[in-house]
Formats: sequence, structure tokens, C-alpha cells
Amino acid sequence: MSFEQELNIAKEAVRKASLLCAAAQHGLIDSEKHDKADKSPVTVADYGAQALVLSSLATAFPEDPAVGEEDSSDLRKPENAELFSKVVEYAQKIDSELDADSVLAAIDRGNHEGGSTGRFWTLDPIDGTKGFLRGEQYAVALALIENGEVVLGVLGCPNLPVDPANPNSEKGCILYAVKGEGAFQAPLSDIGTGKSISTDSVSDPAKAVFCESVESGHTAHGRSAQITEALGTAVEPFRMDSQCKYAAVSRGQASVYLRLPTRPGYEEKIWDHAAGYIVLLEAGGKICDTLGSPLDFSIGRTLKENKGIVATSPRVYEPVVKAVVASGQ
Ligand SMILES: Nc1ncnc2c1ncn2[C@@H]1O[C@H](COP(=O)(O)O)[C@@H](O)[C@H]1OP(=O)(O)O
Ligand SMILES: [Mg+2]
Ligand SMILES: [Mg+2]
Ligand SMILES: [Mg+2]
Repeated sequence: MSFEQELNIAKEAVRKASLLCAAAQHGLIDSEKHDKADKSPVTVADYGAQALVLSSLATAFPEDPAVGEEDSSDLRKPENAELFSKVVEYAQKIDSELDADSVLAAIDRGNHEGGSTGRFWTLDPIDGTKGFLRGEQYAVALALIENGEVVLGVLGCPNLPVDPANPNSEKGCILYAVKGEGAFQAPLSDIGTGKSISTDSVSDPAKAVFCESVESGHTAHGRSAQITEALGTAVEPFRMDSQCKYAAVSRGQASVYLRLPTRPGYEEKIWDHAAGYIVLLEAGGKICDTLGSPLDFSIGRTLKENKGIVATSPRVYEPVVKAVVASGQ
């Protein structure tokens, strides 16, 4: 198996970060969250999870850079001292060797610019922070990119039921994939017991189950309703936060994940898609943007050459992409 050490380290790092997030989600108080300069929310758990994952990677692969969503600039400001001390407290509960300086240094290992040569990791310590704050779905998303291609991905989904058919089953899944080797899921409580997962085999797009973001600012809900109608289904997409949507398609719980641009200038970030992308491809799925173009992870921290996302099980791919392209901008 290729990337065996990378996969083991990545799974364990995501497991630990997921534990931190789950511990923080219950009873999160105002002093444990903050608005970034772009007005998007960040919490002690986003920072703590980035510190845990990037410090594990620094120990195992000191030469590998990382593209992480968060940086420490706000945590270093005197007015955020309380937030910062909570981050250190949460991180130390999982890894007692971390201290204030090593937490800051680990977070700032995420400052790489990405690109088309060599290898680097990309991390979204909490994807779907808005879902996390609502007590709903979120994901810890980690991927390895080599010469511009995603080669490994791990998704920690602490609130996702292990059995897609049973919403009351144990919650907490890890999904992972290495390029060319299939996709797997294990309970977060026992990450050594992965079972192979695959997309559904629905071929009639009228029977396809669609999913999309909860946030109307992240995807155009009205346009997806038009697309499902054009494909012959009156059922609107079900809504879920984060890269758990890639998990849903990868394990046959949904057939299609649509992410339809809401504003012209928005560039999707590589950490919002890389892990879900490789898990989905290895589970048998297909993916492109809303113009039908392949996703390009080789040009920096964003997917600036792409517009939105269309991710599907294989047999509905062509009709769904055709309907999305026909639905225009
Ligand atoms: N205008 C936008 N279009 C698409 N995605 C967005 C937009 N603004 C923020 N996001 C990102 O959507 C992701 C959450 O997706 P979902 O709604 O599917 O859970 C977050 O990573 C968030 O980034 P950010 O971290 O900057 O808030
Ligand atoms: Mg964010
Ligand atoms: Mg995100
Ligand atoms: Mg995030």
C-alpha cells in the first residue's frame, strides 16, 4: 500500500482533532468564539484542531509544508487573550506536550501557498463552522497534495451516524482514501476497522437524492431547485453543513452534491474540497465544477480556475452536469 505511514498519521491526527471539536461543541460559550476579519466565525475548536493536526504532521513529516485555513494573528492580539488561553487549554487536554508557544507555531505551519510542485498537506480544522455552532454537522478535513494532485484524504465527521440507514446509530465517522486504493469508513471510536464504501448506482436522475449546503450564502438554493425540477424530481436537495456532503455521496446516502456559486468573485478554497474530493473519487464518484471543468488543486490556496462544484455517483454524472451547465450562471 502506498502512503501507509502518511495515512496512519493523518487518521490519528484527525481522530484527535475530532475529539477536541466534539468536547468543545457542547456548551461552547461566547468567549470561545470570534469573528474573523471577513466576518466568518472561528472558535477555540478551529484553532485547537489546527494546532493538534499540524503539530502531529510537523513531528512525523518535518519537511512537508501545509495549507491551513486558520492563522494565529488574531490569537496573538491582547484583546483575544482569553480566547487564546482556552485554545491552549483544549489542545493540552488532548496533547499534554503542547504549550502556548507550540500551539501558535503549529497553527502558523499552515501558511504555505500551495502550487503545482512537491507535496504539501491541506487542512480545514473545522469545515462547516456555522454547522458546528448550530450543533449540527461539521468535518475535520485533511488531504495530501503531490505535484498538484490530491493523493490522500481523511474526513473526520464527529456528528455523522456510522450507519447511513440509521440516524440513531453511533455518531462519529472517519472516511479516508488513498489514490488508486478505494475509499473506507470506520467509526471514530475504532479507526483501525475500515470498511470499503461506494457510491450508489442510481442511473435515473429523477430518482437521484440531492444534497447542498444549509447556508444560502454558500450555494444558490433557488438554482438547485430549478435543476432538480428540470431533471424530473420534485424533491428538493436535503441540506447539510460541511464536507459531510462528500461523505453522504461517497457512501450512497445521496447521489449528488451541488455547490452553485452565489457571488461572482468567490474562489472555493482547496481545504474545503481536497479531502472530500479524493474520498468521493475513490468511492466511485465523479466531480467537476458547474461549467463541467475538472477541479484544479495545483494553482495555490484556492480553486480559482473553477466555479462551484458538482459531485455525483457515476451513472447520473452526465445528465446532472448537463442540467447544471444548461441552468447557466
Ligand atoms: N460565498 C461562498 N460560497 C461558497 N462557500 C463559501 C462562501 N463563503 C464561505 N464559504 C465556505 O463554505 C464552507 C462551508 O460550506 P457549507 O456551507 O457547505 O458547510 C466554509 O468553509 C466557508 O468558508 P469560510 O471558512 O471562509 O466561512
Ligand atoms: Mg471558516
Ligand atoms: Mg471550510
Ligand atoms: Mg474551517
